[in-house]
Amino acid sequence: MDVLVTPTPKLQGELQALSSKNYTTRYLLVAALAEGTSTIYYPAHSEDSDAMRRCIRDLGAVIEEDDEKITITGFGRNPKDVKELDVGNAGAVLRFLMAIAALAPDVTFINRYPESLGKRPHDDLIDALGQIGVDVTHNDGKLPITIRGGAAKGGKIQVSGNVSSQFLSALLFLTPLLEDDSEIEVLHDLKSKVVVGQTLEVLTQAGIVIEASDDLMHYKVAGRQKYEAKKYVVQGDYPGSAAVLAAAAVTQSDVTLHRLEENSKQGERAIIDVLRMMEVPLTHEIGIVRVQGNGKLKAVEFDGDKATDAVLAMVAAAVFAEGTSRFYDVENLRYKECDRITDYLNELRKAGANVEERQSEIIVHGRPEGVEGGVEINAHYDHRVIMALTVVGLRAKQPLRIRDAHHVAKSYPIFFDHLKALGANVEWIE
Ligand SMILES: O=C(O)C1=C[C@@H](OP(=O)(O)O)[C@@H](O)[C@H](O)C1
Ligand SMILES: C=C(OP(=O)(O)O)C(=O)O
Repeated sequence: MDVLVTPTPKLQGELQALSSKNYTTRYLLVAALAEGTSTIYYPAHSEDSDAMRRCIRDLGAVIEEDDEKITITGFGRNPKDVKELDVGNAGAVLRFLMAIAALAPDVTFINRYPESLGKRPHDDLIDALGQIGVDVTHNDGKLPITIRGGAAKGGKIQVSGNVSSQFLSALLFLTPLLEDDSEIEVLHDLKSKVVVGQTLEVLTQAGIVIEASDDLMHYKVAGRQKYEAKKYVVQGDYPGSAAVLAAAAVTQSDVTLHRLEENSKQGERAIIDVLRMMEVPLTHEIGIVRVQGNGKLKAVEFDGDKATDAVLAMVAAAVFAEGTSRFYDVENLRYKECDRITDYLNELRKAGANVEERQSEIIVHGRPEGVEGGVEINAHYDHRVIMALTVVGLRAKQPLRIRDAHHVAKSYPIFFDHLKALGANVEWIE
């Protein structure tokens, strides 16, 4: 299904931010790894979080859910002997469960999105699992992937953090359950380092003890630990909200978003600082963000690795800023649902933006006068490309037709409902 985004000068209203995808996937996982019954309040509902629900159920977790909460009775360190798992297009879910599959005899992760997740590399995790005796069969580092665990015992592990932090997070979820103690050393750089803070926070909440160095490059993990069954509350989602806030920033607006904690460990919280640096009028108090956009934005320079999943929304805002913006240290955007540098900038150019790419940088020459629009956008299976191009479409001169915009459901199924509620001219079309 496509979405037609028609220029919209004004946005107004109040919304509850959706629930965090990254916390939901983590809480679902640690609840599954516990032996008792955990409760998660306000879990996210999206394709990625549903993928984690489906897979932990397949692995033996017992799940009950109502409108407010989900209760999960976990399988501890003894997942069911399942032959196949389908993670949809969810990278984090795949990587976390590739590690957990080391507790099972023989699991194959199927390839349902050959053009998206099917192209993403997992070599660094495959290599790390090999170091603790896990046998992995793969298609040149990509899906389909078969994990034969059983023999995994723990020990010294080196893992590269160059491509994704998810490989390290995956090992941090697995190693406490192994027979032997483990020591994990991160090689090279650690990309998206902030997200590892969310992993450690959730592990601590689940009663797991991990000794982490201050730079997050070394870990000592005792084996034979037990995940405790707990009660968790999912906070609001900054990456998805970043797109709504960017939409408010590029229009004449008065938009309020609730449930966005000031002291959240989500790096994408930086959307607030970046919009402030761009001189967008906003306030952020007691979890409530209010943007009163006047359509005027100033260019910005920002280390995008600190807020990986909000960079596309920030770039969309910069398209209309006065001056040249630069988002640096963003190379790992190339290994996401699509190449979020080359593919994304191609779509922005089609819409009329003036953008340049470097291997690890996005440069935006702002056009405060607006962009032309009037074209069809290829979504590249990427929810964040869809949301960012929607922001651009609101301030284009002609409508943008975003092809296959239903992929927004990977993280934010009600994104267009939310924008509509604020007065945006967005319509689903066949
Ligand atoms: O651990 C996680 O839940 C995530 C880590 C990040 O990925 P990378 O570490 O690959 O950048 C982020 O982009 C992704 O959306 C979710
Ligand atoms: C990249 C993302 O997710 P994942 O890596 O889990 O597919 C995302 O949500 O933007």
